Amino acid sequence: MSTLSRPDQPPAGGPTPDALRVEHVFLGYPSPRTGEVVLAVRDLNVTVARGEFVVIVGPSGCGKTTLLEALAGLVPLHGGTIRLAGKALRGPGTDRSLVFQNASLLPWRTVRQNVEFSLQAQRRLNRPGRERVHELIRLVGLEHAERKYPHELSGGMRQRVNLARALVTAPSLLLLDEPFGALDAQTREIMQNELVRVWQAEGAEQRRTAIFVTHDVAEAVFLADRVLVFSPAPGSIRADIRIGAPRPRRAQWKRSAEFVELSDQILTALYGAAAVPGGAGTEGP
Ligand SMILES: Nc1ncnc2c1ncn2[C@@H]1O[C@H](COP(=O)(O)OP(=O)(O)OP(=O)(O)O)[C@@H](O)[C@H]1O
Repeated sequence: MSTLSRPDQPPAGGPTPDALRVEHVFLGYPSPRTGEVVLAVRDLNVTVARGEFVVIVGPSGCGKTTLLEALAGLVPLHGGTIRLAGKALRGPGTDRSLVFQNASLLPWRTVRQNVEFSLQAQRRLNRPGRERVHELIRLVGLEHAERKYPHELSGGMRQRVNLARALVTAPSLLLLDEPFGALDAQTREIMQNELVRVWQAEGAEQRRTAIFVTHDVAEAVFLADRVLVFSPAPGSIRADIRIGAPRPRRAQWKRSAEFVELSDQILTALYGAAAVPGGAGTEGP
């Protein structure tokens, strides 16, 4: 398995603080009518270990995107603290990258130039930077397309570029907001495998912490080390479900009893046991 160079990282080994600690966090937006803050997320508490792949699922409007934006430092906290590697978060930073559902590539730049962009903006497009760009383009399988422009790419290819672009600055926290939501089912499945392959390519010691939002329960089980199930708005954590299956996970695993059982646990936490075939028929919380 290839290992990407991480010149900006401290040497691996020894105890490290949790990658992410969210303590009593409240998020919300002022109502246009009254000006009072309407909560999107209420009293959220979660600790994420370095290198963990956490997937968030929850009903529409429960604050998943708002939380990712808060983690990216793009929206203010209305209470609580977010700590990254022990330090309180105070705004956007190069230690985090956000990938959205709709790839927003710069249309006048080629694949390579799009991936280079963040390094250029940070004046880090030196020789190791260029090597990293090349390595990432190869890793996401776009070596043959690096001179193409975004309009020449398929949806899946665009999201590969977005992934490479998000990883190029070597962020310690990768935030993904339904990145495959706009893709057809087959491409989506391919991209799920690709994401895990790319995420794992950096080796356990240097692996990025990933927070991935989806509406797709099967996608959540397939990708996650842990699935956080949010309550309806204002969102808080209703269930924290560990997915211990070893990686790499094969497509056949999706048809196993273990996979079905984990999916049922998530569905039950989301909608109550009545939503699950063979469930107890009782209403959820
Ligand atoms: N910029 C904004 N201004 C005001 N209210 C907002 C803004 N963005 C989101 N909200 C509100 O905050 C709440 C949470 O929205 P958010 O987009 O975080 O939910 P979500 O869980 O990501 O939803 P979905 O699954 O539908 O994408 C919703 O009630 C939404 O209307």
